[in-house]
Amino acid sequence: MDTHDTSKKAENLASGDFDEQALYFHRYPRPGKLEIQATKPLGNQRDLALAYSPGVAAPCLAIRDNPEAAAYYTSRANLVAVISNGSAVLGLGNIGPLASKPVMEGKAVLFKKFAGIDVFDIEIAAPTVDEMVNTVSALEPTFGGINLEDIKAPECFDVERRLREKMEIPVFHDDQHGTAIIVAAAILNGLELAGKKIEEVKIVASGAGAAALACLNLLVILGAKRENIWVHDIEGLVYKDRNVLMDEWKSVYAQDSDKRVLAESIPGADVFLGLSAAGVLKPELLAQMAEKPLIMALANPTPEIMPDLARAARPDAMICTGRSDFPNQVNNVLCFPYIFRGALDCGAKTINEEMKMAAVRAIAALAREEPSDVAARAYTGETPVFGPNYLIPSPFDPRLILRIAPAVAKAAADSGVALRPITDFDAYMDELNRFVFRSGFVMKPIFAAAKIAERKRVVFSEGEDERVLRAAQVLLEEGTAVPILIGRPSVIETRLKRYGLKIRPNTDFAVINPEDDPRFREYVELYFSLVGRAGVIPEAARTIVRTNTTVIGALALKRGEADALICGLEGRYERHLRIVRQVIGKRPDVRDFSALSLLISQRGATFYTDTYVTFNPTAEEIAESTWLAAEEIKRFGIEPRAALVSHSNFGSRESESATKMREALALVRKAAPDLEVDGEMHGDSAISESLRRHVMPDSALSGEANLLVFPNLDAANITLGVVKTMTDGLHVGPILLGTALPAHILSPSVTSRGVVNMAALAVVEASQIA
Ligand SMILES: NC(=O)C1=CN([C@@H]2O[C@H](COP(=O)(O)OP(=O)(O)OC[C@H]3O[C@@H](n4cnc5c(N)ncnc54)[C@H](OP(=O)(O)O)[C@@H]3O)[C@@H](O)[C@H]2O)C=CC1
Ligand SMILES: CC(=O)C(=O)O
Ligand SMILES: [Mg+2]
Repeated sequence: MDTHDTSKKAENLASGDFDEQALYFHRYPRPGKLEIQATKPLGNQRDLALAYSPGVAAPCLAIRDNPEAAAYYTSRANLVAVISNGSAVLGLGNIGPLASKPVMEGKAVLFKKFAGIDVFDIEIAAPTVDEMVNTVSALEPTFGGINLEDIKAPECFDVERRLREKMEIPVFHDDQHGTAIIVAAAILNGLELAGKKIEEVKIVASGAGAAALACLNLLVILGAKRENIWVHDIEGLVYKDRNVLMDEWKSVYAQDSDKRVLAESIPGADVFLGLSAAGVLKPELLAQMAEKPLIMALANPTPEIMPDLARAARPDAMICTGRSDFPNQVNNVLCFPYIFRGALDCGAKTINEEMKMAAVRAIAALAREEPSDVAARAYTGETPVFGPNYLIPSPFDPRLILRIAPAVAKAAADSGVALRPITDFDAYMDELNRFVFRSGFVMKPIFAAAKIAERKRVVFSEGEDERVLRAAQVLLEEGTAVPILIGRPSVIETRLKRYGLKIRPNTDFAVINPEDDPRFREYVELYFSLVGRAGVIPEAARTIVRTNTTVIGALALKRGEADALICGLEGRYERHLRIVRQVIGKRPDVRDFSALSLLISQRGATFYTDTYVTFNPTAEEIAESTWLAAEEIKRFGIEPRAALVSHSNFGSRESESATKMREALALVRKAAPDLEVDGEMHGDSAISESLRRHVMPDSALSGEANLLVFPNLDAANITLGVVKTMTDGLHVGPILLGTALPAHILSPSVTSRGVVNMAALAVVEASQIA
């Protein structure tokens, strides 16, 4: 595969395995990381007439008469172009626009995931400044903002300046300003911890390109002294009268010195700022840095020095990299989604210094905030506390959007560049809060809690299945769970090799071999003791234990050899359910099992119950599945708001099922008095508060229900399937509730990612039982 060549060239990117996984990730289930979705239904003739001819003429003419109306009738106000000519892609160099596309698609995904901003990634064959400026400026009618990416210095400076002059929308070179903002926040916090003043510190920079120079310029605005800044590029120190590879932007930092190389400048440095290339900073140089040095080795994908080497050389150092796999990730992803969110939401014409400073202050302050519950869940391991290993927030901190976007929007309004200033900041915060819960952050608390829940063992009945093998690798790599796979070791081994997975049976994870396990006799005895009086004779028990891997998994769980069971990737749900009933049984305080499904879509996260277990539940069973579901939803850090849905709206019908739901409501209220719940109500009343209030002004349910409780399995299961397909939602589940020990029966259509999600959830359940 020719794509290997490029990735192999990225020195030390990671092991070859990781490259393989990255290629697989990008290729399947469909190539790339993006697609476009329609936001309006085109279900009938009328829709078509409205969306296209003749209806579309009305917004066209409205925009002709008032260009600002484009913000109301098109997606422009939430649409950003991520544009590159591929001339300085990460630290990979001038690899050209086509090869830069994975990075630009990646930036687009980050904009969407972290801030809900739509992006077209645009890679242009425009090597000169003039070509860049002409091409990009011609795109102004399409976009609400331009994010320039990975364009080499010094050309990038002219490109950005000229575009900012020509265009009436924000133009932001992310590698310059996104990086500068987050670097400045980390340096302010690092210096505070070291007890140093920015006006006095010596800063040694490796790299004199887009990122490094923009960072230094911002640090100067914050008080750093030019004479204390020593800049190096591929030629060594930037000094007065140097005439090789110089330009007007670098010259600003030229030192009047006869020093020439990094080794000569580094003694006494308080800050090393690396925005250059892999391995440039040698560990032996660190001994000469000042006390409590701040080492920012930010080249991607491989930093100027690896953190373990830096730590060994200078235990007192504060160390940052641009990568996700070490603490203190100083990466512009902490900035660009949110600065654009704030800018777009107030219709900013530009991103000015005031807005950038507001972002710096918001990020720096967030790291110092008391850790909230939500933040604690957003992190793996311990709750972060401001300190050398936590100078800046993690990219997954959901508070980033809540702090940066409003600060930026306010700064835009105060500095007079907002066309649509935000007038009601409380309402704006509500909107941002809703976004946080709508986005992919839903699973984050589960993974964080699973990581803290040390070494929980999850047994997988279908241990030979490719999806389980891939999931096992992820679980092990991320420290989420200790997998135990049921399957033939030779088959597992062959398949792992075939799929290019590096984990190995009996070294990285345990295997239960159904054909030959020393515990077989004990398993049969236990199984027979459980089912002997349910018509299973000893011989049949032996055969079942030999051949049925769900039985084996359930027995391993029952015997305490595992903490949770995942099964159901093959075969029918009821078959697995019967085994879980027989072997694991119910929690003592419940009548029966029920199944909860989480559906995550662009619209948000909604739970549905009972989607798989009881065909026609009684009022008591519905009440029980409601409070069990509410209990489970809290594990996600979400406050449940339950609607008992029906064909009847608050007593509008007197049918048997409407009466049943009313009875169930009374029972839930008794069993879970603190739960926000109401019913029986129509599905649309459950979702729309205004519809609900119209018929029931004092409904006990506020906002949009996030738990829909159905009168029967048909309704629940059909709704789940339809909504999932229509919204292209991600189904997490079914989550089996009411079992004595965590056991989940997945569906044959589950993906490997779905297996990982459910294993993480099972780990959290197991840790909360313990
Ligand atoms: N963590 C983060 O958020 C970010 C990290 N980066 C990383 O910073 C690096 C630079 O990016 P960017 O500024 O956009 O790129 P540029 O091409 O604009 O600048 C690269 C700079 O690094 C210098 N350089 C290259 N190799 C060496 C070397 N061996 N020793 C000293 N200097 C060297 C170049 O010198 P010369 O011009 O003389 O060749 C140039 O000054 C990349 O690795 C990128 O991934 C960038 C943005 C954000
Ligand atoms: C993070 C980033 O933008 C870069 O490395 O180029
Ligand atoms: Mg970049």
